[in-house]
Amino acid sequence: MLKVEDLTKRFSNGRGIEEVTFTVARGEVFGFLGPNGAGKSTTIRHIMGFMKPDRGSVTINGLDVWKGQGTVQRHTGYLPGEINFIDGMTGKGFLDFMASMQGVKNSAKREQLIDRLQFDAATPIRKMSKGMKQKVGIVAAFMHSPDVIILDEPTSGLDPLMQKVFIELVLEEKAAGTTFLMSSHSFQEIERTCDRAAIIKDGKIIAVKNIHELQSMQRKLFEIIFEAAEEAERFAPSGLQVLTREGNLVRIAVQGNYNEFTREIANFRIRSLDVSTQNLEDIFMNYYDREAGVQ
Ligand SMILES: Nc1ncnc2c1ncn2[C@@H]1O[C@H](COP(=O)(O)OP(=O)(O)OP(=O)(O)O)[C@@H](O)[C@H]1O
Repeated sequence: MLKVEDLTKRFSNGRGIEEVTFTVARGEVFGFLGPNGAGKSTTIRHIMGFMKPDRGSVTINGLDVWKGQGTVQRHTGYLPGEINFIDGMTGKGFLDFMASMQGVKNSAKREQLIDRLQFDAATPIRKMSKGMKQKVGIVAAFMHSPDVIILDEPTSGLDPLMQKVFIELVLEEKAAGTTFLMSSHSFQEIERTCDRAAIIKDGKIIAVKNIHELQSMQRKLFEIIFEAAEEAERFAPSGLQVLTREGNLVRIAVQGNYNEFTREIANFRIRSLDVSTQNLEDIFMNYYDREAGVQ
């Protein structure tokens, strides 16, 4: 559905993107993750056909986005990182304008989205908070039921309740067969919505991973308090990773090898056992660090 191939753009300051390549299948939700300045928005602007690449191409449904400018944009929902609203418009005025560009006559879906996102569309945009403007942008990207929706940091400025509503909207559209590409800093949002995610750093894709694969890479961190410090000292699990040991408190990391873990601790008197799951953010950070040579 969406094919990004060898996309390369170098700005005069030497920054940009290099050999960005990935594909997004029909009905797939694809996440695009990376630190500030990594090249997410630059890639997305190319996907929307707003920028001409130095090298490489983007096709949506087989149509080159640069050559087919206009056509692709009409059939694609887009939420930019920063929306430039026309001065003096209300939310409704902006959405009317967008609907006429999209050729949409029926406003039922728009009304439903406004209702779900809970905002007053009659408010002048210059009086809106960042979150409210973001909601207007989300409605504009979804209201014409496009086949493909491209979102650049969709939940920035939204409160946790509205982030949840947004995730529900994405999952409903996904169930209806919509294809998504979504850049984000929020790992929770990526984890809850995406099938796969690319990690971009310094303009280059450093990994494309299945979300389930990433989830299975998650480690459980166990905090064990032994009855006595001597027992903590004696506890030397063979195949498990001991992170820290202080008095009778030992922290270990377990990745899938639970039988080995329960066998090892069965020989000791345990006062308490606490567990936490490494979040996806930590897993992604491992990637960044490895790339930077920190680990
Ligand atoms: N038009 C431009 N001219 C010159 N440099 C640019 C231009 N657009 C982006 N850059 C530079 O290219 C790099 C990538 O920027 P980009 O906005 O794509 O990053 P990003 O991953 O979207 O970051 P953020 O998470 O902060 O939005 C940055 O160093 C940025 O300063």
